[in-house]
Amino acid sequence: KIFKTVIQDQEKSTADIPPGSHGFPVVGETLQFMLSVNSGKGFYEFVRSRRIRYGSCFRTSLFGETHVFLSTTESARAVLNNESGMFTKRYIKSIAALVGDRSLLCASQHHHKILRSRFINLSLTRLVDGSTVVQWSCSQICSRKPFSLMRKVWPNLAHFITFKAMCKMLISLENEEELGSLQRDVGFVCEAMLAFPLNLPWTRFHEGIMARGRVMEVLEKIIRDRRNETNSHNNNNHEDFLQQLLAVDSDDSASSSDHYTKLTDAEIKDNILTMIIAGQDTTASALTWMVKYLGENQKVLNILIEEQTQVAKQASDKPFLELDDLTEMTYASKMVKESLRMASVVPWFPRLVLQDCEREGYKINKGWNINIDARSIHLDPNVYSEPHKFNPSRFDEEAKANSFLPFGMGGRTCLGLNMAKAMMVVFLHRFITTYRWEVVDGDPSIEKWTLFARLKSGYPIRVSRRL
Ligand code: HEM
Repeated sequence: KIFKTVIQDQEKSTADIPPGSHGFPVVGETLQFMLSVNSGKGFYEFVRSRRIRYGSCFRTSLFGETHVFLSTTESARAVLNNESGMFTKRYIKSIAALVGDRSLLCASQHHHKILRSRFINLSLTRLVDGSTVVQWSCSQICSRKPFSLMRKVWPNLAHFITFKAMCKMLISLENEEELGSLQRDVGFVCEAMLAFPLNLPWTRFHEGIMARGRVMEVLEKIIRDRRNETNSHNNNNHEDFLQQLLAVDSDDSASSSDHYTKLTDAEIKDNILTMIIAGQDTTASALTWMVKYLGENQKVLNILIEEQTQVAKQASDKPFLELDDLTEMTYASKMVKESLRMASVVPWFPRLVLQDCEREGYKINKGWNINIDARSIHLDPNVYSEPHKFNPSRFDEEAKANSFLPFGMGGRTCLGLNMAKAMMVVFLHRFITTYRWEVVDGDPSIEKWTLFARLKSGYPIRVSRRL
């Protein structure tokens, strides 16, 4: 009888919470998750297999916490727009130690709003300069050996191009040596974000903390030099993101306004590091997937070659494309959108639940983590017809509401989305109009232990100049 009561109680208490498995005591399903992270199918496989087994809402237990995954457009709208105020980003102490606790990734809701209002113009800042760097870097791809040079899209093309372009747009850093050491240090910080947060001299986490210190020193020096330049009226006309922040802070009319809070140097430094981290691997992964999709879809490539050759002709009297030229690239921008949909570089968006609530008919408890599974929405046949077919023309029509989420949605939408799209479309133009390429290794295995899904092989291609 006691046994029957226990079973009934369990049934009663689990009837209204999402289906799924708690896994083993204490560790939950952490081991299965780690196996996915460490497999050639990538960490999303853990979510995908459960989405198939349990449906559009399921729960699991990872690292001692309950996680719920949701994959309907309605849940995406409710959670990401957060009109109810019931969801927030979780503060993770080890991430704050790496990106800085003034970073908008770690700020309280109130502080985040203030920071975001100051950074929102980022999307409009010096895109032209960034695009120029992308174009210049692309033209260097095989400048030394014009015929059949083997290159890995990741990191040779994608990583270096995006890093350079972002450093130009954010802080006007162009010196190759300084760029190289900054990129190495940012790499250590990114690796530490995935490591166990143990700060002892031989750990990866410690290496990341030390690298963060060096990045802060570089940024401090750049800010100091800028201020000295301004004070000595030796202004070098920097038109980057940093200059924009410093200029507004020294503008008396802006800083005397009621709603204005001057940014501290710590806020500026932490958030420039945040931008680089948030923008680098995401954009470079997206570029790599885009080259892969291009290689697999000859028809799409032919249409693009036609459009881009036309754009190149129209812009032939200019050294570099300008923003006006980008608006002519209608098929290329659909190509970028379709690549972002198919790749879903950031596959899900986590939030912390602040109040007990209900979603998709299930009870969600305060303190749980709720994850919007964007990848699943992007590949849902009820949302996108033939979702596994690569078809840029599907964007001839507007996507359904709340269904196109590569950059998230709501108050946490990606701050670099215009920058990322510009880098992708400009890369596409230069790459297609300047080079031919053939794929050397098309292995679809996913790299282990990365924050964003990318190809293990780095997608090596043999590049030669178009005649
Ligand atoms: C293809 C490239 C990119 C993709 C796919 C991407 C994707 C995303 C997504 C999905 C989010 C929201 C995550 C969430 O809601 O939890 C996000 C946030 C963010 N992204 Fe991007 N991103 C890209 C490029 C960039 C670039 C180039 C920058 C900066 C230069 C950048 C800066 C940021 C920042 C600062 C946030 C945090 C915004 C906040 O919390 O308010 N991203 N990104």
